[in-house]
This record gives sequence, C-alpha cells and structure tokens, in this order.
Amino acid sequence: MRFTVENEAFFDLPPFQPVVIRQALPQTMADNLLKALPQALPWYQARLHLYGKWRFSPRLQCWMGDPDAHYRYSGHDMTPEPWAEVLQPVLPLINNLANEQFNSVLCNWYRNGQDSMGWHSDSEPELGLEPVIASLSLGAERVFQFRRTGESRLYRSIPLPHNSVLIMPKGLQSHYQHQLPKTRKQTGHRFNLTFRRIAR
Ligand SMILES: O=C(O)CCC(=O)C(=O)O
Ligand SMILES: [Fe+2]
Repeated sequence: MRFTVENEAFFDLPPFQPVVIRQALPQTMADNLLKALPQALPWYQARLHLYGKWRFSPRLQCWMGDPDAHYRYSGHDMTPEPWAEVLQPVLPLINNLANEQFNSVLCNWYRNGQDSMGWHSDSEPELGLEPVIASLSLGAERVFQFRRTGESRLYRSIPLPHNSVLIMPKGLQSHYQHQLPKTRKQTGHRFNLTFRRIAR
C-alpha cells in the first residue's frame, strides 16, 4: 500500500494506482442495499462451455443499464435489464466517487466461498480503449487479486470489505488481470456491482 487518505487506500500496480474507498456509501444505504439485493434483481446462473463441457458459472449474475448500453456477445446483441429501483440512488454516488458517467452495471452474487470469478480483465471492446471501472462490494469480505497480463505470478491481494468501492483507473485493464478466488474459509454472501461505461 502506498498511502492512505481518510477512507481511501491506494495500491501500487505500476504505473497505476487503484484505490479502495471504505465506507463508500452512507452506511444505512449500503446495509439496506445488501438486504434488498437478493429479491430486487433478476439474478440468473449462466452456463459456460469450458473444456468441452457445459458448466454452471460459480456465481449468480445480472446486467443492468440504460437501454442503449447494449453490447455484442457471441454474435448476439445484448440489451441490459432496466435499472432496478434500489440502484437508482447508488449510481450518482458511484459516478461522483469515480468522476465518471457509468451507464451499466454487472452484478455478481457470490453465495459462499466456493463461488468465484477466474482471471480476466474488463476489456470488452464495447468499454472503449481504456475504461475506468468502479466496483462496489457488499456483504462478506473477500480477497481480490491482481497479476500482470501474460504472467501467472500473483502480484497483489486486496481485501474488499462491505461498503467499499474499488476504482480501477484508465489503462489498468490492458496491463493487469484480476480474479476473485475461491476460499475454504466459512464465508457468507457477497455482492459485487461493477459499474461500467459502454460506448454508444
Ligand atoms: O467480484 C468482484 O470483486 C470482481 C467482479 C469482476 O471482476 C467483474 O465483474 O468483472
Ligand atoms: Fe472484472
């Protein structure tokens, strides 16, 4: 860690400095959102074709946004779900923290320590060349990890507690990958909302 300013912790991923903002939303908003999310969003479990087999992805997800924030996925034009009411007051606060105008959010629900997301970068062409990504974590604390693109060595592990926002700056996605590994620890439900701007 490089330095801490009030609730902000900056991490050195040369030449980038992602930041984790603790207590990012007003506490009652974050706590109420955590309680509301299971019912408020149209969650589904995707199926992925991996190594010649169909498997359920190890988490629940849903994608929401402005009606024109669509993207192409395996030749399909995907239109986001309309913004859930519970997220409407959250979006301007996240925009303000990240100094961005996000128009969509990928929501992930990790039900226990066996739910996870493997190594990737958020580099879909629809996000433009150097997207800024803001990710809000709610519920159980989990560890988020980075490695340099093209290397298998783990570079940095960052704990993401309830009501924290991680901001990944411009350029980071092309030089680093990230993952949310499984854990054997007894772990409760965690939600992660990754705010993005789809270029129109
Ligand atoms: O759950 C997380 O913290 C990571 C989610 C993520 O990387 C993504 O949605 O692209
Ligand atoms: Fe990601």
